[in-house]
Amino acid sequence: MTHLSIIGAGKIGGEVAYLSAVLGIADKITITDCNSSLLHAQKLDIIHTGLDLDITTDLSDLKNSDIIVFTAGLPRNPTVKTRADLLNSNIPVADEFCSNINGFKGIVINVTNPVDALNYYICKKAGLNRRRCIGFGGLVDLARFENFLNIRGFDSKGSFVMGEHGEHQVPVFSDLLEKTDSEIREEILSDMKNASMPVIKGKGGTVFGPAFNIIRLVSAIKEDKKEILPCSCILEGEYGLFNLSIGVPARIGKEGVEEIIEKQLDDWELDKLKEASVHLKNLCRRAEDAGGK
Ligand SMILES: NC(=O)c1ccc[n+]([C@@H]2O[C@H](COP(=O)([O-])OP(=O)(O)OC[C@H]3O[C@@H](n4cnc5c(N)ncnc54)[C@H](O)[C@@H]3O)[C@@H](O)[C@H]2O)c1
Ligand SMILES: O=C(O)C[C@H](O)C(=O)O
Repeated sequence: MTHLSIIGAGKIGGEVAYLSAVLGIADKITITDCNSSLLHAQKLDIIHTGLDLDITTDLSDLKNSDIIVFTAGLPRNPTVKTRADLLNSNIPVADEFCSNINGFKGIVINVTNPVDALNYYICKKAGLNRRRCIGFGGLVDLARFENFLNIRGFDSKGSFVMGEHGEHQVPVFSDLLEKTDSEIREEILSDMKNASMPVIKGKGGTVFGPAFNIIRLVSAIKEDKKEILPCSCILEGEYGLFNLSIGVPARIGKEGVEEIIEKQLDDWELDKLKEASVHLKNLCRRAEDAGGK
């Protein structure tokens, strides 16, 4: 029996709720949103699939969920340059969420941007175990990385993505079969940073790529797969880093982040990881200051 809750019934939350229903990921689904007419419409639309599902919109059900996917808050539009620019808008949304999950013992997957800083913020504010707080973004970054490698004729086997789900992504090239120089690495990194904007411009937001990969993450937890996936995790000394959430390889199972793998990186990757960690430490401090904690 898996009870999945989805906070935010907008583009990404709605798609995750729909996919969870049709793929049979959860026996019970709770969806919530401050926009009650949207919430009602999303619930009805899922009921109209005809699937035999227990679906609720009751906030008091959140605490009893096994997994909560947090997707509420403002998304980027073409005038918002970076995901980090959403921090101040989405802190109050995260605060409201935390106040609704007092005593929650399950796993939170944070999707709302900026993913890394809000994962850290929600974990601290709600007093959760760091192993039960996962920032989502690395899986869709990895799918984009693989695509940019493939269209250039590289075999993407061995590819991975670390760092920020944002401007400071760290694509890991050193495990690829072929060698890559810094020129091609920078070119691919630049493509990765810009990958979502044509989707946002063309259809108002990214949906299929992230939603499919959120379902992969939820399945890894539900089925205790122990898969190593790129996830934003709160570090306490791994990679020599503290007091931040950042994308790393994480073994994901029914307890959440069951292990953080310390990958061997080359000098280019280590430099990028250092830049990402400086940026994210700063963003996590800004989140704490903005939230008054
Ligand atoms: N990590 C990723 O890979 C990824 C992918 C896509 C979107 N996102 C992020 O997810 C978030 C949502 O994106 P979207 O495209 O679904 O946006 P959206 O505007 O379609 O949906 C957001 C929903 O949140 C609701 N909401 C706002 N404040 C709320 C509150 N206080 N309580 C409850 N509900 C509230 C809104 O009513 C809206 O329905 C954004 O921050 C976006 O940047 C992240
Ligand atoms: O790019 C965005 O703002 C949305 C999301 O983080 C994505 O990568 O698809």
